[in-house]
Amino acid sequence: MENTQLKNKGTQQFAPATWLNKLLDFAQLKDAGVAIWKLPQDNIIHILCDLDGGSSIDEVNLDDLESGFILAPFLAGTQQNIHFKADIKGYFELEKEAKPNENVIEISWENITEDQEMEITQINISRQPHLKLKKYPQIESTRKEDYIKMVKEGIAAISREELYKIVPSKIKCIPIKEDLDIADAYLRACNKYEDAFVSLTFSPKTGLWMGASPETLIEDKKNEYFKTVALAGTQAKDEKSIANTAWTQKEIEEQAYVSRYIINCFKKIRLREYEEIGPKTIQAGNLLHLKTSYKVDTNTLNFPELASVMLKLLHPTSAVCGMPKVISLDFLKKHETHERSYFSGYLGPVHMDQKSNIFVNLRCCQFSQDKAIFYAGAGVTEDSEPEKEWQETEIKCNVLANIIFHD
Ligand SMILES: C=C(O[C@@H]1C=C(C(=O)O)C=C[C@H]1O)C(=O)O
Repeated sequence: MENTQLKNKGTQQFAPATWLNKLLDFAQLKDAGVAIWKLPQDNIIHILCDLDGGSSIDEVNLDDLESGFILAPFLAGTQQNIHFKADIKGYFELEKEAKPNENVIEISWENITEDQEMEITQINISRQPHLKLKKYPQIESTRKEDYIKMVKEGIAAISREELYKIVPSKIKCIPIKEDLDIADAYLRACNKYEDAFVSLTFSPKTGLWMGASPETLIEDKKNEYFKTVALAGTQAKDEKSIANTAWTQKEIEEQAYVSRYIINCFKKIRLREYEEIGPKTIQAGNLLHLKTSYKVDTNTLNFPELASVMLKLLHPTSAVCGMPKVISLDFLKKHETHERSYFSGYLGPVHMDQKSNIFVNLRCCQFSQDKAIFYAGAGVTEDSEPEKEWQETEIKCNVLANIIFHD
């Protein structure tokens, strides 16, 4: 007889990377969906598995979603919005500086049957490649000259006053070896990017994605607060302290467009009571950005659907799309030759312990059978220098590429 007894204390011990690789294999074997994530400034790795592979949602209404994990593309219609419910749920603590393949751990299961745990633990991950991913032969790296041309066309459209800002993106493909240890790379990214939302998601519908995002789209704690941020402007971190970082007019303006966009979203719903902090310089890996934070006290505000409404209004923000939104989307549809897929979409846990933490899917890559596909964009304004924007996208791709291929 099937043993469906629920358990909450793990009995099996493996190294953290082994656990995660087994989980990915389990998900693939079962056509299930799995989301693994770590919140900024936290060392808890959360695990969630939807045994039905996640459900497609035409339109995301945050309020209607059950507790789980959401994954949405940049453009609705190109890929599906996918929601994972929490059939299996657990977590473990990532020890600082611990090697992902050493020091065995137990997983603290919140929701799993003994059979399921047994099945996961018995998976043999030694065969290579242990994951069978799709090949995407049609996806190729964006050529530098094509990206530069697109940036120049953006600048020209801004000079003609059709746009204020545009965020052209590119893709960069790097071949991967069959024996690449994806969970090990993921856990090293978790260790390195303490301030990021570091995620690893897999489902038959979405494929395998990894990300280390610095950008909150929505943080919502029921009846307490709602938060969002305007993040833009990028420079490489050098030896100067953050307090001594200087920003050019171009970067200040670029970020101010995002702030203005968020304030306009608040205006649309006649929300006047919000706290605005910044812009401040923040560090995201080896990069610095300008960030303004917005916080609404939802304890006193009688507006329970605020997060749901704001999610629809905000995405995609002018941090990843441009300003004005509709004209920018047209520009990107016309000039970008690749699909953004889930890059610059959003993802994160929803309604978990009364909280939703949704992030913009940045500094991310998708894995295919033979290559990792990195995505990055850069905010272009009238004063942009195309070569510098290209360099910025290179550095952004390297946030994960350096971890996956070097460290
Ligand atoms: C588009 C990306 O990042 C966004 C664009 C930024 C910019 O243009 O300076 C900075 C942070 C993000 O809001 C990306 O990482 O690919």
